[in-house]
Amino acid sequence: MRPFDEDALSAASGFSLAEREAVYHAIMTRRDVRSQFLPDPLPDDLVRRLLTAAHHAPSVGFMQPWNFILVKSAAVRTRVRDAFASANDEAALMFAGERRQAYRALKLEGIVEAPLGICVTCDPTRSGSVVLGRTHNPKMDSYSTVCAIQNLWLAARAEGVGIGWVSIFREGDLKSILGIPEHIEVVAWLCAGFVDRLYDEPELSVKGWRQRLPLDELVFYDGWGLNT
Ligand SMILES: Cc1cc2c(cc1C)N(C[C@H](O)[C@H](O)[C@H](O)COP(=O)(O)O)c1[nH]c(=O)[nH]c(=O)c1N2
Repeated sequence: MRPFDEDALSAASGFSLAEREAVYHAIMTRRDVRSQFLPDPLPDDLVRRLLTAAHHAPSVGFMQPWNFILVKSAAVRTRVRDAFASANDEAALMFAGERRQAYRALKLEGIVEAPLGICVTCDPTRSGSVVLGRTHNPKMDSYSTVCAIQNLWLAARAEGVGIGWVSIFREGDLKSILGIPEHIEVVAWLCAGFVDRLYDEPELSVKGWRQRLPLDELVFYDGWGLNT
């Protein structure tokens, strides 16, 4: 039987109540950051801690398919921002009417404002062509890379560092700007920098774009939709 009283739970998990609360605090207050970045550079040892958190993520077959390209150069970040702007113009046209105007009003990146860009990539060849756990679903290496990003994002939250994930790019543009080989997948451009405030709720929710769904509508028991 699993223990349920507080002391037994702490003993079993190795986490004190305060430590458990800290984990949930980081999860619940993590935000995607676009416009609140401070210009101060991130210390190298702090960046190293964030990358170490990322590097301890789970990965299919322990493949560790990720690479991290650290971009401090303002000139390179300006080129990346221009690639975003071009893709974003295309993206805006995919929404109709008032939705397009609402889309245009959103700020969806902080590429130049954030002092550090982190391009996270996935190398599908990292551990040979046959990978334990990836044999029937080749996307598993990308999923693993996303786990690394989430680790980094949560560690950053605890360090007072804001992260903004930008995905509005043509992949070829990023590859060409950063010299990324053809067989490598670009998974994310992360804007990273200190922040002194964060939204309490997702910015897209605050700005009326889309609201959080009720969890109970998303959970099924013993099969798709059987509890409705
Ligand atoms: C894969 C992926 C890709 C993107 C994002 C996230 C993820 C997971 N998000 C951030 C996204 O909008 C945000 O996570 C949600 O709106 C929820 O807000 P919080 O992250 O809780 O603040 C995001 N935000 C943005 O402004 N521009 C973007 O291009 C993207 N791209």
